[in-house]
Amino acid sequence: MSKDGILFDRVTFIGIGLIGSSLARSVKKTGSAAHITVCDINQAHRDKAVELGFADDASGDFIAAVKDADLVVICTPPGVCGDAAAAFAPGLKEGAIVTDVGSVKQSIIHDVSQHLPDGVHFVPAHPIAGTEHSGPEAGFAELFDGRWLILTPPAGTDETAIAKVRTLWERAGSQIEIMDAQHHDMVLAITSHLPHLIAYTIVGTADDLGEHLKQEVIKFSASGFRDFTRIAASDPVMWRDVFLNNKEAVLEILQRFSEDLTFLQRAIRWGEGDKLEELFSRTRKIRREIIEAKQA
Ligand SMILES: NC(=O)c1ccc[n+]([C@@H]2O[C@H](COP(=O)([O-])OP(=O)(O)OC[C@H]3O[C@@H](n4cnc5c(N)ncnc54)[C@H](O)[C@@H]3O)[C@@H](O)[C@H]2O)c1
Ligand SMILES: O=C(O)C(=O)C[C@]1(C(=O)O)C=C[C@H](O)C=C1
Repeated sequence: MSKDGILFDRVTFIGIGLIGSSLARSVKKTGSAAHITVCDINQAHRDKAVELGFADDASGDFIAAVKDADLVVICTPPGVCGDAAAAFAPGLKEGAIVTDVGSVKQSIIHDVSQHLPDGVHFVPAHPIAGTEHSGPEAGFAELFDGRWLILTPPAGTDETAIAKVRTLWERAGSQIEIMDAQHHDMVLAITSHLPHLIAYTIVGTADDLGEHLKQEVIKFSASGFRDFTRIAASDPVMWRDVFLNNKEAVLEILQRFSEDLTFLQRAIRWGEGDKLEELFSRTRKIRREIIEAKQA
């Protein structure tokens, strides 16, 4: 498939926040679409997308927004992808490709697929890149450069549709991996969802401390805590939806985590320094491996 030039005549983004606007900027920059339309329930976001120049037009009408679209990219919070699909599905043309960027895959596949008419191809996707910021002004075209993009197409998904979505992301600089949706949800539960839950917990614990101590937590914030506050500043709606929609995998990983935490608690209580040192050496090695894989 061609690595430059127009890949889709018309692309429509449903939801134009951090991820939607980053991909729209990349699509504009690489010339992958002749025309970009955005649809968002927030009028200020629609206006901003046109003002910033990565959208050619904007609409609050879901059906009108996808009319003649060759590709529709759902970039809403995970919990409303199905509602959005229900709203735009009647406007889709035969042969259109629908994709998404949601952080959970099984629930979105379930919620979206049921609304799509025959003859429309759904290629679920998830970029492993983001920030703690939200909205169309927070996006940037380079966000996906050198990052992984996971595709989770159900068995039988049209191969040409998969290849076109793959090319779109390759042009954004992503490396592509194809994975089963259930496996995706388990892997992301450990690499992304649990870290966010831990960050929310730590910062919440600090916040629950008395007012006096809280001031000191902010004043003397050490870099470890500071790093957690960045993650804990992530979008509350998106992350509420992630935990509610990847419940099983998150609860399973959380159980394993609590057991490991209890192990550390015991090691500290009984002065078992060898156990602490052995674990901390293993985890330091993982950090080095992530740096070597250029994912730090
Ligand atoms: N933030 C990240 O780090 C990150 C990384 C990878 C994937 N994702 C996924 O990307 C998706 C979008 O996240 P984001 O960070 O861009 O969020 P965001 O809050 O920046 O943007 C979401 C946009 O969707 C709009 N919206 C909300 N409900 C809508 C609806 N029913 N119909 C149309 N528009 C609606 C909002 O107005 C907003 O403009 C989520 O599914 C998330 O799981 C996020
Ligand atoms: O860098 C960040 O701020 C992120 O949290 C990005 C991050 C993650 O790495 O966990 C968050 C959610 C995703 O779906 C993908 C990426």
